[in-house]
Amino acid sequence: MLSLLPFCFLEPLRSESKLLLYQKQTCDNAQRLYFSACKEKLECARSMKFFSSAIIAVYRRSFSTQSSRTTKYAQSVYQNRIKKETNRIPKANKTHQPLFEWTQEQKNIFSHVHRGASVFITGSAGTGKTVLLKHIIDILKDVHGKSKVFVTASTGIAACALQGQTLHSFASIGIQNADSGTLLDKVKMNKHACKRWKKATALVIDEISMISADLFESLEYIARDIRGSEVVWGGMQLIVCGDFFQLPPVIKQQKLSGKEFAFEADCWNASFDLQVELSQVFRQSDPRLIKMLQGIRKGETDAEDLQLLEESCSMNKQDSLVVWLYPRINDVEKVNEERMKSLGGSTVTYAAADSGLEHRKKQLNQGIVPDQLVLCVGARVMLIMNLNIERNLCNGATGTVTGFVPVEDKNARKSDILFPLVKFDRGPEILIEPQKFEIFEGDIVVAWRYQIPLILAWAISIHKCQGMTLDHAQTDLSRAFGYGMVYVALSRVRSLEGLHLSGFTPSKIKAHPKVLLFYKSFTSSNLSHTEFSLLHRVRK
Ligand SMILES: Nc1ncnc2c1ncn2[C@@H]1O[C@H](COP(=O)(O)OP(=O)(O)OP(=O)(O)O)[C@@H](O)[C@H]1O
Repeated sequence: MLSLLPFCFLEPLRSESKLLLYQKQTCDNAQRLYFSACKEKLECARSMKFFSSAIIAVYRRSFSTQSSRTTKYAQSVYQNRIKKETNRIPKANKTHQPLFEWTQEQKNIFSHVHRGASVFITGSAGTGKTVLLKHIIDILKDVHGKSKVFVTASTGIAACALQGQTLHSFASIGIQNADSGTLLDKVKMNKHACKRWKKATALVIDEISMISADLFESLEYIARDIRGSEVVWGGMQLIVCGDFFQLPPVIKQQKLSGKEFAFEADCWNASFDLQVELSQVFRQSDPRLIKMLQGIRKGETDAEDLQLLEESCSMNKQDSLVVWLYPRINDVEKVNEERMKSLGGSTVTYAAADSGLEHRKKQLNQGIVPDQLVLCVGARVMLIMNLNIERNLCNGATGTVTGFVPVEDKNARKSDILFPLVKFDRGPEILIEPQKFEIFEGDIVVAWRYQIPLILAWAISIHKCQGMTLDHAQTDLSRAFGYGMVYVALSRVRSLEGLHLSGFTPSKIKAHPKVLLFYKSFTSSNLSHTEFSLLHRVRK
């Protein structure tokens, strides 16, 4: 019942009429959208006569009985420290215009995409794959028209970051493993899915390292069949991005074919006009760190790299600014809960307001945006969307909750609805308002969630941190399992000073032999980075 009421209150609501007042009050755009998204749910709750009990359920002081402390604190913060206009953040930055100049290598890729080439883009962590992909999506939308470009990723988190959908949901193949024929039959039974497959003229797939060879082959087969074309991928322009040295596909049952990675698919080479490896690392600037990370990526560390790793272990410290990275989500939840309890303050619960197509709303829970966010003063948090890159308010920025501020109406009257005030480690202290997180299908928004764009950040999982840039990260190498995990964790930081390790075990640094082979042949057979020539796509 709790999720039916996506508001937060520090004081319990006394009557239904008071709640209605909050909905009617004039507020800024983000708040108004949040309220209107909530309204539907509130009406539902009211009609189910759960209204008052649910309200009380929302009003939770989970770990403390000091009920008025945060309220008073928030009010004093409000009166003394908030300069409303200057501290209020601008609306989320939705354009993909970067603050830097594209390199020649990046520009070459854009020109090939513009000319209709299907491209596989790879490169180590921090080479700018994600920012490049965002710009490519803009190009594709210009060239093909918005409604014909479908943006997907292997994971919900990566899909949300690109405002796309998971590859599975685009394809409508469900999550069960099955052979190509069975999957094709499944798609054919779904007329919306068939329409989507026919309509798409460009398909983007991010985080390809987590897509299996079998799935890649099945999707290519489905594309040709449904689109009635013998051309590879039924003639769609395909843009695939990822680093096979990062997290691999989850394969529950070893296949007889023995294939694991997408690059082992029979149709892999035929799928692309161009396969390119980005060479310039931007996230880190220290050559020693870049060399060490390259060594870890390929499982080929030398004595100098190992020494640097050991030094990072001796710098191990319990700094409040450090984000702990864990391989398992249970450890993450345990640490965040314990740290929250240790603060002992009153908590404020933000329940997300979801809307859209019922079967698409499920994907909202696969993303990074929490269904419920519990905060208190002193909580370490991380921003999960770009709000203002110029002010360092970008995805992955960490900070501390310093208070809660009541929302004001147009007459400057304070309400009981509170938004958190956060002091960012490398940025300003700002009020964080709810934001809209959308799931697209082509150019149509099929589901959306309003939520405060924060997660707790004393600890996060290595799977969640893939794609992030962090200032300080600590990880226990002895707990890592599987290929790519150590590399993903360590490559998040910008500098050696930000790297804190424990449980250093050289044997955990390993690269998959198949991936090593792929990249060895890849670099030797690939086109030079500066001289691209468009190859003819092999037709089946
Ligand atoms: N041409 C460029 N000049 C300067 N900085 C750049 C350039 N291209 C990308 N960057 C910066 O590099 C950083 C890393 O980029 P990004 O997160 O896209 O890398 P990535 O390859 O996707 O990493 P990961 O594999 O870890 O997800 C970002 O801060 C981005 O702004």
